Amino acid sequence: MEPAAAGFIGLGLIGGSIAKALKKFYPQCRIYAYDKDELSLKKAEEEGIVDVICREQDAGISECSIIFLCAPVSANISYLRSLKSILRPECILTDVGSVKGDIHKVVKALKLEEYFIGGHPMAGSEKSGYQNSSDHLIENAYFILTPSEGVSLQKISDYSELVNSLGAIPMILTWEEHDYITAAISHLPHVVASSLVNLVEHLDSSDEHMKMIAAGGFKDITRIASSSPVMWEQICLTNQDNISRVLDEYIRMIVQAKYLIDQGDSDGLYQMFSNSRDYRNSLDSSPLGPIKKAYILYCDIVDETGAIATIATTLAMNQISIKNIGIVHNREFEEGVLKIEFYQEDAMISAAELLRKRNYIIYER
Ligand SMILES: NC(=O)c1ccc[n+]([C@@H]2O[C@H](COP(=O)([O-])OP(=O)(O)OC[C@H]3O[C@@H](n4cnc5c(N)ncnc54)[C@H](O)[C@@H]3O)[C@@H](O)[C@H]2O)c1
Ligand SMILES: O=C(O)C(=O)C[C@]1(C(=O)O)C=C[C@@H](O)C=C1
Repeated sequence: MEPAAAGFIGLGLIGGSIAKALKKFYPQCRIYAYDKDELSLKKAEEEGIVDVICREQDAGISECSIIFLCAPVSANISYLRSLKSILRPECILTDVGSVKGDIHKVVKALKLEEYFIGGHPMAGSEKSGYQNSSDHLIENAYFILTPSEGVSLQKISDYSELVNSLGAIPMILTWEEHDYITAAISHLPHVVASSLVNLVEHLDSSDEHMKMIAAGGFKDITRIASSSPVMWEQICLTNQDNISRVLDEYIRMIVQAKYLIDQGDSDGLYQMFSNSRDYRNSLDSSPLGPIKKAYILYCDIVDETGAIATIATTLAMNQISIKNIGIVHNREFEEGVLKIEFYQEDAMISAAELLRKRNYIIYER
């Protein structure tokens, strides 16, 4: 599917990232967008990402062969009724919401099933807004599709192909499977991170020593506690039953961990940490289908003119070829870091050694 025109309602972190990826891979694709934040739309137009700025409920969006709803979950649902009267038969209507049940139910009630395929890129950030979007946010990420019962196979395969061509990995699930799985691997972790941060604030003394010395462990497990409260409030309220169900299981495990600690059960504690270490370590080596392995290093650099050039020259002088280099401000890193991609593993290992010798801080992921 080569979309001639794509529409966006909501052009924040995810909408902006998909629009940028579309423009990168299909420069001729005309992008129509509406967002209640006019400044973001203006910026996107100036950057050449948006071709047509739409008004709210603009019938012009019916020109598009695919329309992405990328506002918060309940706002996406509120647009379905007005879109119904303007959709062309060949249009694919999709969303990127983190919860799928509610929107599928309204799609069914409004008889929009022939158009609708739910979508959810499993990539994101604790940052929000168009200004934090990037053309590679969804690269190599699973992109879940939850087709409606009444949508044609042709539309499902066109949308899968499009997702694939943007560098993401399409995976088809029912919305019920989606909402249960994401409750465990995305929604519960956000609830845990948020309550952990609130706990430490509550336990800390007035001199705030806990806050002051909190190091890698606390920061790693709580990065996502900085995410948008509006978005997470909506996710919790629209996937209530599933989150509550996995939260029950989690509470049971926490109580079990407390019991092991109270009992001084060294075997039990060892088993708990050893099991989690093995499972966590297996995440990165799980098969990633058609994606080629990427050889990437991340390097902390001082943000000043010439810093990137110094590294590139150092590597070139040691016959190490770089495939790609650039600053990233996404997911894992609080501040921007330099991402360097190599063609081969050997080159990545030699580069890491060389840069560490020169006192650069290197992260391998
Ligand atoms: N942030 C993530 O990590 C992530 C990942 C995958 C999916 N999602 C889902 O993507 C959707 C958007 O999240 P985001 O992270 O891009 O949020 P965001 O805040 O960066 O972007 C949302 C955009 O929608 C606009 N908006 C809000 N209400 C609107 C309305 N009524 N009409 C039109 N525009 C409106 C906002 O101005 C903003 O530009 C959510 O449904 C979220 O569940 C988020
Ligand atoms: O990386 C992050 O900051 C995210 O929280 C991304 C994340 C997640 O992994 O839970 C958040 C919500 C989504 O719907 C999909 C992805």
